[in-house]
Amino acid sequence: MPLPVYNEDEVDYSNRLIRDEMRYNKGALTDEHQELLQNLTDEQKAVYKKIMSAVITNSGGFFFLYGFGGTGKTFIWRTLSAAIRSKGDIVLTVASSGIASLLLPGGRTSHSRFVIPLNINEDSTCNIKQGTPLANLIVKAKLIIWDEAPMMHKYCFEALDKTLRDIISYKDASKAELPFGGKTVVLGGDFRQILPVIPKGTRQDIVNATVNSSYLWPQCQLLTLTKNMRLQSNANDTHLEELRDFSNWILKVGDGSIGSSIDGIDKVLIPNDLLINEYTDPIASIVESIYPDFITNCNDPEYLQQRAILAPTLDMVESINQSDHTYSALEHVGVPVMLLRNIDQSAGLCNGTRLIVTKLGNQVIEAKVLSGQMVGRKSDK
Ligand SMILES: Nc1ncnc2c1ncn2[C@@H]1O[C@H](COP(=O)(O)OP(=O)(O)OP(=O)(O)O)[C@@H](O)[C@H]1O
Repeated sequence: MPLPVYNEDEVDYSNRLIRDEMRYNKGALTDEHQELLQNLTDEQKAVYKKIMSAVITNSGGFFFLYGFGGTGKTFIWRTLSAAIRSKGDIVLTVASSGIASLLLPGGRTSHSRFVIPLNINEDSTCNIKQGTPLANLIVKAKLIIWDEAPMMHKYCFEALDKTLRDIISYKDASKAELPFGGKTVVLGGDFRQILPVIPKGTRQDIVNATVNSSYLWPQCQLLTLTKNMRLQSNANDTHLEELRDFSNWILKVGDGSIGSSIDGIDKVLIPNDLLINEYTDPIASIVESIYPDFITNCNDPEYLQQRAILAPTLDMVESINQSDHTYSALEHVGVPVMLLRNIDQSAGLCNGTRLIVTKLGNQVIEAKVLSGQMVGRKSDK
């Protein structure tokens, strides 16, 4: 069969990776872009314009979009992606974790998209060779968006930097000296949230592993968002005042501006309304207070979506799971579980996805995705 002839002469349609990235519905994205753009706040618009101008002029640039949870980072990623894809150009959207990548349009994990080695060190590069389909896709991309960047080791960004310089300078040697080979790269996230995990690492080791300790950081332009849009979009919530107080308090904890530090140990006073003051068995009372009437409600997806118990270590999770209360519930189908492996990202099955067990077989567990779950935290609800 003769190959179809396309007008856009530059596009390499024999490259499946490029073809997949060009398969977006441009008309629908143009409409979406218009709507998102209209809704951007002034500070969001300033960020959008700055990044788009680097993309449009092809001048490249390394940016970090810094904003606490709910300031609209994901909203900006959506606007940027729609702007670029509606013109038939390519934007690669990645996130450090599978669950965060589900929130990005066309999102993938950074490790899978850029073939970042699992055991990474100072000299690592991504496993991408010059001239391969993946290299050509990356060369062609107008923008790389990398969300939840603070939780990744700086070596991951450095590996991508070295690789981009390599594959881009293959065609244009002058780019070898520029960060990320002159590509426009935007990282996003909040340093108050999760930082890289360094087993048995000290505070210094962790700080030293973050992207702002990288050789790349001095070249990074910091963009900031400061307004909590999640509170705005929940304006009719009857608990708005409570939400606002909680949001302010948690920000202060993150900024280290409340509490006291004695011998390097920080102590923060937890407000009384967040505490469970009366209990005999602490774990049972946390379970009872978060999951009241669990047995009656355990088949109600909304009830399960709206609550979770977070624990700082796996040992703690183990002891909560061992508690009589949850254990007796395990005999019932309907128990909520969380996947710990990236199984099939396109189906939303990745590390962190929550599901409800619907059937327990001898070899097979059947379960239904609790859609809107951790993701629900970010949805408009
Ligand atoms: N300009 C806007 N107009 C209307 N709604 C907005 C706007 N910006 C953000 N939102 C809404 O506010 C909520 C929070 O925004 P978003 O999820 O983009 O924040 P985020 O910074 O990515 O948060 P997180 O760090 O928790 O991922 C979402 O429901 C989003 O749709």
